Amino acid sequence: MQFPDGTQALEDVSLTIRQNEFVSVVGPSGCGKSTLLKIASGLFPQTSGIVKVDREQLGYTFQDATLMPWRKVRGNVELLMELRGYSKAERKRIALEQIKMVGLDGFADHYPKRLSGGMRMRASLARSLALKPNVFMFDEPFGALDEITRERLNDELVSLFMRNSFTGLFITHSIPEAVYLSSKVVVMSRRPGRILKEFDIPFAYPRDPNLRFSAEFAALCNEISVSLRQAIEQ
Ligand SMILES: Nc1ncnc2c1ncn2[C@@H]1O[C@H](COP(=O)(O)OP(=O)(O)OP(=O)(O)O)[C@@H](O)[C@H]1O
Repeated sequence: MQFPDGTQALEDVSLTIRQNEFVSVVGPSGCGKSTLLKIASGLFPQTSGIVKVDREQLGYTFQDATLMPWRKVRGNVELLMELRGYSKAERKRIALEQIKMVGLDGFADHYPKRLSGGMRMRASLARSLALKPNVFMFDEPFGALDEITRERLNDELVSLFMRNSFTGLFITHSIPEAVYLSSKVVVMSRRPGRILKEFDIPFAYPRDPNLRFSAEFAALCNEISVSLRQAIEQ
């Protein structure tokens, strides 16, 4: 991927994600992770190479929750369904179902400004989940949250992944988050981003929250951290 100003963002990236895999990408700041996600989701086209993604039912969450402040939670969750022409009754039914699923029961009639950052992100997840995505892309959705809220949302995302069975592509700066969520973690090089290394994550789903305190988890995080440090220093 080369931007019009000549910035070479990605080079020789080769990545295969199978159905129902959950793949996280970590890499130095500015290495091209968001660019990779935007190309994969079709937000903009690559300048060379081939990208094949089943985008028929694509979910996407951004770094911030991107809710409309003048719409209540339910109105926000209904937004994408509205754009797709779902009937009013169907929108309402699905929105209330998803609001419950992400743990926002009782907040359907609240405006975003009355929600915490974690709750806003849950509403944003509910909005994407309403379309039943079979491919779901996440651009560092929990980066701005405190550690405890982030871990809780990671637990919830794993259970959403179990219940909804989508294919996930997740960008993060947090190695523990990547390992906890994923079946595979990919380390990218500095810009122009290349895939330096892929790590298969051997832990079974659903993930036990205590996994985070196990020696195996720590050892794997450490291995990925060494690889990331090499990527930064290269
Ligand atoms: N529209 C654009 N035009 C020119 N350069 C761009 C454009 N968008 C991104 N870039 C550059 O491409 C590179 C990759 O950006 P990208 O946002 O994909 O990195 P990232 O790995 O997601 O960064 P971070 O971890 O800091 O979020 C950066 O050097 C960025 O400045």
